[in-house]
Amino acid sequence: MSSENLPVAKGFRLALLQMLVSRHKQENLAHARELVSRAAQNGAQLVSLPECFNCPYGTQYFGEYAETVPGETSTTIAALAAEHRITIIGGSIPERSGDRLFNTSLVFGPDGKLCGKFRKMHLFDIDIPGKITFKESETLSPGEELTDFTTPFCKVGIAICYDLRFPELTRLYADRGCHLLVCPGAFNMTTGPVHWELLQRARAVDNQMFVATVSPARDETASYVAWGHSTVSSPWGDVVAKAGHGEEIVYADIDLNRVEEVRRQIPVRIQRRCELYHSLAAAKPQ
Ligand SMILES: NC(=O)CC(=O)C(=O)O
Repeated sequence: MSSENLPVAKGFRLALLQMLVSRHKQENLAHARELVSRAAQNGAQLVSLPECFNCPYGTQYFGEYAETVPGETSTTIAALAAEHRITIIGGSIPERSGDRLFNTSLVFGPDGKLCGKFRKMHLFDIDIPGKITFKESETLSPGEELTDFTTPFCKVGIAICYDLRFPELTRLYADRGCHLLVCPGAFNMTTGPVHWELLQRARAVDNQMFVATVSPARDETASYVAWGHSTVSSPWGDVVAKAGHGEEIVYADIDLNRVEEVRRQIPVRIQRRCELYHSLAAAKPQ
């Protein structure tokens, strides 16, 4: 992009919709419509839904709820974006493509057109005996592509939940010029208390960028109980907005000057010694 086409606005209002997700897709879509409208009325210009907002989170549900793109859910979100003239990150949905399923985030711009499609790159396969065993790879395939998109405010990168544990991914987005990472995610009652905020603040401070995470609201009756606590962390690594665990919209007025300010003050991005790291990694241990 040439410099005259670079986004110029230095701030915008972000809204994270920590929505309570039910087993009824139609109910979820109607609820998403309500929350998006409320956020837009309150001045949000970029809005994100949570991971799996049209279906309960669980490998037993993905096949039943999966849709092609375009499909019912993507059409609904596209229409909402156009109606309110905002950008919507459609959390994620189970996507069917041929005989494969993906956990996919779709992004629609203020013209209602698809401007990004990210498929969860790192599948959530973990086993913590007596606590939680989960294997997304039983039903899902991993994505292979980065997805960033340009808004009038800044470039935004997308990751989904478990992807946040892989610092390489966020670094790639930062290197591509993203000043904000949005990560729809549903951590759980075992990993959430310790890892959720820690990971996003780490990604924010490592890359000196804003990081926003968007969880479904906690539902104690669900088979997978989400941690909640959707959060916005600043390039300094502090939390600038955070939800509790119930249904809530989190608003944050993002000041993009903060990215340049922190990067100027602590210039780690230009002090990296990448060539040295590569040669050290390639060297045989003594
Ligand atoms: N649900 C996820 O993808 C990730 C998660 O809960 C965790 O990493 O912990």
